[in-house]
Amino acid sequence: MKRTPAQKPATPAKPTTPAKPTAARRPSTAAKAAPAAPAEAPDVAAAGTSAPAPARKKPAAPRKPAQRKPAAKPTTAAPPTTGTAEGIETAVVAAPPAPAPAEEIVVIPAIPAPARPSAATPAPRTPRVPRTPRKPRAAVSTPPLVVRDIDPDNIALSIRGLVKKFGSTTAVAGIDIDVPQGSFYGIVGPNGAGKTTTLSMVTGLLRPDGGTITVLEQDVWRDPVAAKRLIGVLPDRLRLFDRLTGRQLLYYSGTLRGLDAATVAHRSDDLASAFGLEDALGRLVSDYSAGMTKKIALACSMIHSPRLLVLDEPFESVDPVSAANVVEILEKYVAGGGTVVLSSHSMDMIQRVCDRVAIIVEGQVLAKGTVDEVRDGGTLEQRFVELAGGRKSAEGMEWLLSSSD
Ligand SMILES: Nc1ncnc2c1ncn2[C@@H]1O[C@H](COP(=O)(O)OP(=O)(O)OP(=O)(O)O)[C@@H](O)[C@H]1O
Repeated sequence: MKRTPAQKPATPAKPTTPAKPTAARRPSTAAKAAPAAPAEAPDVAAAGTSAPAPARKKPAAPRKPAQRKPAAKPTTAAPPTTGTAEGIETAVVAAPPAPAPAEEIVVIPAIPAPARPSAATPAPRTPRVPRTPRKPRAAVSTPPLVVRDIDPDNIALSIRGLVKKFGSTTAVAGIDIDVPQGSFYGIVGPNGAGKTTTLSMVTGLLRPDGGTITVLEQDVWRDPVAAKRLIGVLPDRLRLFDRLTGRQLLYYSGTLRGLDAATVAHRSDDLASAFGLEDALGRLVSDYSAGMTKKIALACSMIHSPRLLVLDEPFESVDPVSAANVVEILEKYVAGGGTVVLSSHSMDMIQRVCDRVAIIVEGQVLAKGTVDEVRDGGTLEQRFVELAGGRKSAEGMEWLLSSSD
């Protein structure tokens, strides 16, 4: 390439002679003039602002992308990613730390051009960017709706094309969800998204306008009796026979499910102990607190050892210690082959507890998959807020700050 006078280095530098950096040094020629010494590469990367090694004093000039040489060194290419959050983590963890071959130095600093030091000011060198291999861009792009294949022979709950309208309101607008057996599946969505309507149809409490629901190969609406035997339900806005004591309510739930009295008594004791309700079993449920009511209802939903538990807001009103107990019980249940589908507004809880999640907005599933796939490297809450349309502004509420006296 023809070199113009302006491109020549101000000071002819010998490549092998150490020299202090100067403000007048023209970075654009450095890369070509001086092959860097491999042994010094780690020092620069680690020290950041310390005196640079002689052969690499000149920062690589801002280059056009076409001038980079990423393909020239196949052994330094970033590892392939899967396009999932796990893939990203793998790429970061597996990325080789320094030392990197010195030739990479001319490739890596693809950062905006540093401000030119003025001739009057002795310019401190701009700290180098740590020489971490760049992540492939594709790995951080917005993911598509995640639908990872699930083994069709291992599905506890299959929802297909589910639709429900209330007058002119479409509460559920064509939902497809597959819940694998032995999974902890979270359903999240903003208020009015259609979660309760969906779960009510799944458990045979509300007839769908369209679509099918299959629980372990039993069609919920063609053969509701067979399907309901397999399901335990904690409904929203639950109405219990609260003039019964806790023990009576458990007895009623167990015998309604066909259990004999001895089995019900035995399981009632176990459940009361697990939920911390031993002392409350003799009291009327109407006298229970909201959290205790939730727990006795949860116990009732489990007494017949269902294969699928469908829980609408199981942690609502439940204190943190009791919630941890409930989680432990559910985790044991899942470890034993049971399947849990729950709705919750606690993103933190869902992220910690569930292995899969679906985000429903306006009656449609906007994302589903493993929790890691859906959250895509951020938190589930961030993903939820993003898909739910972001947060609402409090603008226009200034009147709230002024007294109306
Ligand atoms: N029985 C009903 N009659 C009329 N509209 C209903 C009925 N039940 C639900 N809806 C409407 O259907 C939509 C979905 O309600 P749903 O209760 O399923 O939402 P959700 O996701 O469970 O909300 P939340 O998180 O507030 O509990 C809402 O617009 C609601 O007003």
